[in-house]
Parts: sequence; C-alpha cells; structure tokens
Amino acid sequence: MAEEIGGVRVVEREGRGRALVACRPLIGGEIVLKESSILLYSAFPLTTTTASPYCAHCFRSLSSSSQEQQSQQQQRQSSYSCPSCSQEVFCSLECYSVASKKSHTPWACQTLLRLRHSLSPHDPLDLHLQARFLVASYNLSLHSPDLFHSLLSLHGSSSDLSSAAHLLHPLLSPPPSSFSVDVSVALLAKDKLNAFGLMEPFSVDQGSNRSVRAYGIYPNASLFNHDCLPNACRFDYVDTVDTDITVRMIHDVPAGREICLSYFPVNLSYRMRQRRLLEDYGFACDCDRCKVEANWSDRDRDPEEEEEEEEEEGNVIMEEEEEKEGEEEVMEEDMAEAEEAERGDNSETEFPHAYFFVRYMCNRNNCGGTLAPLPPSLPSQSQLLRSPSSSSSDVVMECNVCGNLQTQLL
Ligand SMILES: C[S@@+](CC[C@H](N)C(=O)[O-])C[C@H]1O[C@@H](n2cnc3c(N)ncnc32)[C@H](O)[C@@H]1O
Repeated sequence: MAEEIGGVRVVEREGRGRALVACRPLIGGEIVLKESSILLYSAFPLTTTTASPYCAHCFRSLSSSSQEQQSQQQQRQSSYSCPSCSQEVFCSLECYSVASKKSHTPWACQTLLRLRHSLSPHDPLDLHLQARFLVASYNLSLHSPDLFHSLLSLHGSSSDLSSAAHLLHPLLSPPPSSFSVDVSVALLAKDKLNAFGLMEPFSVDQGSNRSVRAYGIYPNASLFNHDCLPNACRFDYVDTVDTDITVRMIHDVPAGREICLSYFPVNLSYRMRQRRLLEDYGFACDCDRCKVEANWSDRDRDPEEEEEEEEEEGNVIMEEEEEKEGEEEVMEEDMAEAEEAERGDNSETEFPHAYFFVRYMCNRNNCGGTLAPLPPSLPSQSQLLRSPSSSSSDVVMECNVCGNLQTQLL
C-alpha cells in the first residue's frame, strides 16, 4: 500500500500488526478505500448438481444481470459455458474472453477439471473452496506475479491448514512452477484471514442467512483491523457495478484514530465474537465494547444458543455481512436496553455503546447490516431522498447489507 491513501496511512501497532489510521479528520460517508481484488473465486462447490447462478467472471446473477427486460430463460440461453470444461458459466462471451486470459486460463481450466474428478460432493465445502482458492492463486502467479507477491505479503499463518494443503497440492496438475506444499499452506492461511465474502443479493426471507457467491482478496482492505464497534464499513455493488469494494466512514473521526471494520455482523453476542476472533483470527478482542460486555452476566443466555454455539463450526471468513445459520445474535433485550440508554433512561449506563446500535444498525427486518452516510460527493442522491419537510441537517444513510437508504436527523 502507498504510504498514504484516501486519508489513511499504514502504521505498526503493538499487538495488532499493521493498522490503518486517519492522517486527517475524516467525516462520515467519506470513502477511505476503493479497490479491485487481487483475485476472486466462486463460493460454489466444485462438484455439485446445481450450477452456480453467478457468472464465473463478474459474479453477477446470471438471471438478473444487465438487461432486466429479458426473461430468466433468455438470460440463461445467452450465458456462455467454457467450451473446454463446460463447467464454468459466464454471463457473456465478453466475460468468458476476459476470464480465459486471467482467472480461467487453460491451466486453471484443466486443473479445476482434475480437481472435479478427485473431489466428491461429500467432501466438506471448505475443501472445495480451498481447492478453488489454490487454483486461483497459482494461476495468478502465472499471469500476474506482482499480484501473487501482494497476496503472499498479507498477514496469515496457521498450523491447521496443513492437511488440506497436503491433500490438494498434488492435485494441482502440477503447480505452475516449483512451489512447495509449504507455499500452499501459507496461501491457505492468507485466504483464511483476508478473504471478503461477496454475498448473494439480499432478500428478506433469507436475511442474515444469505450465502456467499464469491470470495475476494483485496490488497489494502486486508490491512483494516477489527473492532466490535467499527468506525468504517465496506460496501460492494456486484450486481450493479463490479466486484470492487469500497470502505466508507460510518461517522466522523479525528486525525490519528485507527480505522477499523467489523469482521462479522455487529449484532453477535460477546461470547460469539470472542470465540470467532480467537479461533479464526488468533486474537482476544479488548475493544471498548468487549471491555463493557465482559462484565455482563450470562443470566439471560438462552440454552438453545449455548447448544448452537457448541455445534457451530467451519470456515469463517472476514466478512461483515457473512452470517451462518444458527449463530446467535445480540438478544432483543439488549437492543431494548440500547434504545433505553439512547433515550437517556438507563441510569446504570450498562450499555454506553447503545448509540451505535440505534444509529448505525439497519432496522430492516432480518437484515443486521451497518449504516453509513452516503459519500459527501453524492449530494444529488441525498437531495432526492429528502422529503419537503426534511432539513439540511438530515443525512442519508445506506445499509451495507440490504442497500436500504434512510434519512436521519444529524
Ligand atoms: C486482516 S488482518 C488485518 C491486518 C493485520 N494487522 C496486518 O498486519 O496485516 C487480520 C489480523 O490482524 C490482527 N488484528 C486485527 N484486529 C485486531 C485487534 N482488534 N486486536 C489485535 N489484533 C488484531 C490479527 O492478527 C488478525 O488475524
């Protein structure tokens, strides 16, 4: 990363590694980062009876991309399968042409085919995804060695990825150069700590259980550390724009403040957050919110939640909106407590971060997203949303999960 970009710079922080801090006061809605991925890979198993409904290059929905006037059937007919493997489907010949020179080169195509013969639908989904990631990474080393080195420079080391790497490495038909299995182990660790999930489109029915359509590794976005009450959040617009991600300030911060994302939805309970951060990211969070919640009693815990926590397992990837079925969310009474504290009736001030939940959590049913003001450079959109009665001190907030826009009084 450049020394300074979009108002943030990289510093080393003891116990946290690299961190991004504001080099000047930043205002809510300001874009601090917009960038393209180093690599992307599909979140669909390699061997499955149902084909991915997303283009294997741009990851837009095959049935609802660009021309909305076309019927779903027409859209599928106009999609384009790779003529070599016929397994990867693209929304257009243009997407296939680009992919055939980058992500779906003949080497990647042949290697994915070989992996499809070696893995079974009964193998864990994680193994399928690790296979896809390794193919994407080694393929990157062939056509973009600089980006491959960026990938290797990301944070990540892990001891529990060795068996997956040993299983997959020999299947990589053969790796494009003399990479050892240790490189595969190292790469899988980068993926585990740095991949962002690009989610399928939001629907109220699925809510926070919607799944990931693709994973992406982004060179600078990977430098944001975590905070359970983040001051920035990330947006993507896969179906309407592209697979770039944007990080926007949720609220104003002074110069020198570290800019953090939440690595998962902010409405997870203290225990779940601590557990995920320790198991998946290797640190115990001591942010302001955790310090407060560490003192909360477990009196209100639902026994079913305890069971769900015990059963919960799997590959958890840095993803603000990613949420797997069965994970506990902050309890309703906590939200009530938040609202009470926001109104100022809570004399015990047990929940000093209540303001965050009231102001910056989307209140749409089943969403759980985070709200950030529209970028200051988009006044026209803000104007459109304002009713005749709204004042110039209103701010338009956008949800990073469902995309809802709502006006709030400053
Ligand atoms: C995606 S990387 C973030 C950038 C990383 N600090 C670096 O040096 O590249 C995630 C890793 O950063 C560290 N980290 C992130 N947030 C942290 C926090 N709140 N406290 C301590 N370490 C944190 C952990 O080691 C975590 O596995």
